[in-house]
Amino acid sequence: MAVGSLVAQRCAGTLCAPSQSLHSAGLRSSAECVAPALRLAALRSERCRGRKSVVSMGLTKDGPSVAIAGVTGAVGQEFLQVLTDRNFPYSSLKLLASKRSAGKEQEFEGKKYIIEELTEESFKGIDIALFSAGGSISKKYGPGAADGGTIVVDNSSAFRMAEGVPLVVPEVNADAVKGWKAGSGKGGIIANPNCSTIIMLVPVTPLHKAGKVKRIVVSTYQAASGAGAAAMAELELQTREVLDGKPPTTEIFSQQYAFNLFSHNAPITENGYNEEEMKMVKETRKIWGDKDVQVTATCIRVPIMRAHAESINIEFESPVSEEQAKELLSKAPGVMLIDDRSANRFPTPLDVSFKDDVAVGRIRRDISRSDDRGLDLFVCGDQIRKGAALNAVQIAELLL
Ligand SMILES: NC(=O)C1=CN([C@@H]2O[C@H](COP(=O)(O)OP(=O)(O)OC[C@H]3O[C@@H](n4cnc5c(N)ncnc54)[C@H](OP(=O)(O)O)[C@@H]3O)[C@@H](O)[C@H]2O)C=CC1
Ligand SMILES: N[C@@H](CC(=O)OP(=O)(O)O)C(=O)O
Repeated sequence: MAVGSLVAQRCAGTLCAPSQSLHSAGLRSSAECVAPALRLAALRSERCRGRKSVVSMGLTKDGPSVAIAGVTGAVGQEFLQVLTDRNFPYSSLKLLASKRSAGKEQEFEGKKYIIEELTEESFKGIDIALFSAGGSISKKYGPGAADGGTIVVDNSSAFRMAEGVPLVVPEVNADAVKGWKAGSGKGGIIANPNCSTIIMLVPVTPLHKAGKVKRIVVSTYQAASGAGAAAMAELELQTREVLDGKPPTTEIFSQQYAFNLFSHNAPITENGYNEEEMKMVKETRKIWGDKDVQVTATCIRVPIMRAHAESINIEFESPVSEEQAKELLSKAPGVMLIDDRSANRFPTPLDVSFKDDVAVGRIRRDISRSDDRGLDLFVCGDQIRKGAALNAVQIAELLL
């Protein structure tokens, strides 16, 4: 069965397994589908997470006018969920996607919206636009929207390294957007960093402030969600196919994904690193404003639905002890400590799926060094949430 038809069937509800088992795999009951009935999906997913199903209402005449470009995608759907979860204020909401989705209905906070085709005219009168329709769409429509007075918070890599474009993780460098105000008539582009970079820097920055990080060696274990809704559907489909003894469908990735892992699918650059790895190197330098910090990364795609994991080795200029690191991380914003050596209990992707915080554990002195200037960590963060939609909405909150 093709991935596209799996997505379609799940959206029609025909393949939805009991929500608890889907949640155990890191799946919402249907929010990952490109489904128009988002509110229903959101309410189901709230039940999955054991939270109360409260419809919050951010609609207020005092809020900014908001547009979401790429609303039908994995990140776009999470934008809606995060806006609701955080009661983000908005005076109007415009939902944009490709021609394929134009005319479809999307329910949000008790109101029905019609998805519109994204065009150059879409951003007239919009204060904040959350973009997640891919880099080429950001390049095509982002600058025009910014010239027209919209502040674009862009999830793609299109403008991250551009001069004058702040690259922001609110827990790390909120100051980079000081003075930016939604609705002021002054537009611009703010870039959301790469998800692996965000998930690394949320826990590593408090340690950097304590001991100044000189070098990071990071290995990632990246989920299907980083490659979009279709990749998540392919992982689900392949898992069923392999268990049924059928050959796996490989439409999104070129090799078997279920029960396997492989080097990240981003293109390999001239130096042998892939683009995902080089993003972690360059973006860390820009976010920290430290061109000298050394980062080497190995990025791997693993058959996990929606949360990335990272093994991180850090070298400091000044000593940072295990105890100091634990104390700092237990209080750090956006961080949850899971570090129980006696129970051998440390962060897992499922601990952070659908959650805001990045989990950190396995905090230990690097025994390959004779001093206190090296630490090892293991971190997990929800790629769609903190790695993309939540971080972008937190940036938007800085503009209110
Ligand atoms: N910060 C980060 O690390 C992350 C960033 N991203 C960025 O977000 C983008 C989207 O990711 P994700 O949601 O996972 O991808 P999906 O494939 O799940 O969704 C893609 C979205 O883009 C829309 N789209 C595609 N083509 C067009 C077009 N021509 N005009 C308007 N809309 C279009 C789709 O609309 P339709 O349904 O109508 O086709 C859909 O809403 C990525 O390409 C990446 O740039 C993603 C993950 C993490
Ligand atoms: N980092 C995502 C891919 C992605 O969307 O990255 P970026 O936003 O840097 O293009 C992944 O897990 O594969």
